[in-house]
Amino acid sequence: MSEKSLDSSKIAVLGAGNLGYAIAKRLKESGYEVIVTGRREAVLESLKKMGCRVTNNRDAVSEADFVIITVKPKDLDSLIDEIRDCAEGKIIISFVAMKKLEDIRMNAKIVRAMSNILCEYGLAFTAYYCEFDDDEIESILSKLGDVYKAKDEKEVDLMTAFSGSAPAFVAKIIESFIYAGLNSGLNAEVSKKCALSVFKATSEALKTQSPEEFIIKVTTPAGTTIQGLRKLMEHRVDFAIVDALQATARRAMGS
Ligand SMILES: NC(=O)C1=CN([C@@H]2O[C@H](COP(=O)(O)OP(=O)(O)OC[C@H]3O[C@@H](n4cnc5c(N)ncnc54)[C@H](O)[C@@H]3O)[C@@H](O)[C@H]2O)C=CC1
Ligand SMILES: O=C(O)[C@@H]1CCC=N1
Repeated sequence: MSEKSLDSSKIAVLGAGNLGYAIAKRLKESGYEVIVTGRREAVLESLKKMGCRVTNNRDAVSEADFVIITVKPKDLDSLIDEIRDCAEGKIIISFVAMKKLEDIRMNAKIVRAMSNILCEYGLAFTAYYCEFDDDEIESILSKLGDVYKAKDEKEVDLMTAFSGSAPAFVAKIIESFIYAGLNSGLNAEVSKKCALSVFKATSEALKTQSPEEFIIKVTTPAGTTIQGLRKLMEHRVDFAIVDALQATARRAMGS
């Protein structure tokens, strides 16, 4: 699975948990030399088996060309205090939600980024913002999937909802499809397989047409689909989704 990269940059991932594991695994598979730190033994052991080097935060930062931070927001300040004097001049990419550039005060080049857990498969949508130029940042982030250079920091905060949290919302909707299948007498395995197929293929189809055009093609006048669409409208599913993303974005912006 390992694809050879010409890149010789060393990347440190500080705080290998859910997101850090996914990023470290993907970057390792993409050919980078990856150094990881963390507190979850099973995660560290698994990354070690893939060829990542496990060490402490200060060694990782001293050795690396790029430092990725994936600790929880509550753990960021103490991590910054710990690495401050070895981070001088390094490029630090923070994926920590709700923490602004001004919260990451170090004598280093700081990048704000937001991605999602799908980076494990190279299928994430990653937004980043920084106030300096460095082509390699985009090159590293592109290994995680699609990349978007944000116009300002606010866009990165918004992406916490639209990229970071969104896979959980999609999984919640797919879970409801599975319950609906069970409720109608389909078994869970068949319901899940069908739901995954429909979500994947619909995403593909919508690359070249608008959702509206697509819905009209599927919906026969006085047929079956319109009955389901009426129920979705009755339950105001569109409002529920807008509300969910807005509430998430508000929290990401600090309220
Ligand atoms: N989980 C997700 O899908 C996403 C998470 N994020 C952001 O990524 C960050 C991490 O989230 P998760 O991976 O879910 O959290 P997590 O809790 O699974 O991972 C963080 C890891 O950092 C470790 N840690 C804490 N302090 C440390 C320190 N000083 N040195 C080394 N390791 C330390 C913890 O033990 C933990 O294992 C958060 O700031 C979150 O906002 C962003 C987008 C998506
Ligand atoms: O729930 C959270 O706060 C983090 C940020 C985006 C996804 N997980």
